[in-house]
Amino acid sequence: MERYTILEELGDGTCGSVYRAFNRETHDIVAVKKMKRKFYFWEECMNLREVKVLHKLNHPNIIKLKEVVREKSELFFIFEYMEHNLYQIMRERQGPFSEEEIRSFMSQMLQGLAHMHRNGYFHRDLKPENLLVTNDVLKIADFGLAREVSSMPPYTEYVSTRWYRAPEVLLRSSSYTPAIDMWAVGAILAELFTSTPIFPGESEIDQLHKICCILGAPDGSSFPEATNISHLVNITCSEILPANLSDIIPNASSTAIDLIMRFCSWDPLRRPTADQALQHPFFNVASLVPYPLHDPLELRLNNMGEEPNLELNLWDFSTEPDDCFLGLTLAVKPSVSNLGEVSNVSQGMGEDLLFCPSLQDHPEQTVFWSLLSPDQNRIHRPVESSLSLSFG
Ligand SMILES: Nc1ncnc2c1ncn2[C@@H]1O[C@H](COP(=O)(O)OP(=O)(O)OP(=O)(O)O)[C@@H](O)[C@H]1O
Repeated sequence: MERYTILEELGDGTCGSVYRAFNRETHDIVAVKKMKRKFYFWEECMNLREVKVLHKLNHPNIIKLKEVVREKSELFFIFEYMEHNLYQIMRERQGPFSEEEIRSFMSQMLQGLAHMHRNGYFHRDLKPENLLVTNDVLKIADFGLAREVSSMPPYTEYVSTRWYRAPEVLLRSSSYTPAIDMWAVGAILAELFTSTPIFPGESEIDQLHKICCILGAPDGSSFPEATNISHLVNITCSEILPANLSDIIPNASSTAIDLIMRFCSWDPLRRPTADQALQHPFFNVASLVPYPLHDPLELRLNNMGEEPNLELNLWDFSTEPDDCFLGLTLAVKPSVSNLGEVSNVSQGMGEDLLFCPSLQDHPEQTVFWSLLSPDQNRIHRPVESSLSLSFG
C-alpha cells in the first residue's frame, strides 16, 4: 500500500472506510476501501461477495475494482474513483432534477442492473449513496450484499437500507428474487423527482405502513405475503386506499408515474425487469443516452487511432472456462482501414476472420475477430455478437 497516498476520507460504511487516494506510480486518483475486519488468509478475501461479484461483472455502469491488497492482515479494495454519489448530489442541488437528467441516471442504472441480473447476481442494497456519479456517468457500487440468483434461500442475514427495502423482504419472504432491486429502483426514481425518500419508514412496521399509505393495501390473491400485513400494521388493510402518485410527485410526467407504479408493485412478479423497464415509454425519447452507454474513458479509447482498441482485463479470468468469455472487456472499432481477411479453413469450418496486420508485430498477441458474416456477393457486414479471440 506504500504506492498510495491517502488524501481524504470519503465515507465510513458498515464494512469499511473509503478514502480518496493517489497512486504514486500511475498518478491515478483512486478510491481505497479499507475493510474493518482483519483477514488472515487470501482465501477469505477471495471469497468475499464484493470480490467475487465484481470479478465477474464488467460494465460501464458498474464500479470497477482495480486491485485487492492484503497487507498485515488488513484488506484494501482499490476502486476507480467517482466524484459524487446520488445522495450528495440531491442534497447539494438547489432545485429538482429535470426529467431529462432523471432519464439519463435511470437508463444508466438500469443498464448496469440488467447486466448484473443477466449474469446471475442481484445487488440487494440499491440506494442513492451506492450510485456513484462522475461527469453525469453513473455507476453502481457497494456489492457487499450482492447475491447469486441461483444461491439457496433462506436469505437470513439481509440488512439492506430500510427505505429501499421491498415488501417481500419486510414480510420475511424466505426466498426473493432480483425483483427486490427493481423495487429499490422505483423508490429511487420517485426520490429523484422530489429529493425526498418516498417511503421513509422509521421501523420495519412503519416502513410497511408508509408503503400501504401510498400504494394502498395489497391484493392478497396476487401477492400471498400480503395476508401477513394486517397482523403487522396496526390498521385493517381494507381501510387503506392508494394515494394519487401524481399529487405526491407533481413534477413527474404521466409516463414517469406509470414507471414508478410498475416498479413499486406489491407483487414482485408484476415489476418489470431491468431490460423490460428500458423499453418503457419513459425512455422513448430522441435525446436518450445511447445504448450501450460508454463512459468517457471508453470513448477516449475508441477515438485514439486507426487500430482497434482492446482493453483486456486479464485478472478477470478464473480457472472456469466460461470466465474467459465473461471477463473480457473488449472495445473494437471495426471501421479501421488496415484490416485484412483470412479464411479459416482449418478443421473444415470455413469461417471468415478479420485481422489487423499491424498487430502481427507482437508475436505473443495475435488477435482475430470473427466479426464478418459473408453473404453470397462476398459483401461483408459486421456481426455484432460473434466474437472469438485467440492468443497465440
Ligand atoms: N469508488 C468510489 N469513489 C468515490 N466514493 C466512493 C467509492 N466507493 C465508495 N465511495 C463512498 O464511500 C461510501 C461508503 O462506501 P461503501 O458503500 O462501499 O461502503 P460500505 O462499508 O459497504 O457501506 P454501507 O454501510 O453503505 O454498506 C459510499 O457511500 C460512497 O460515498
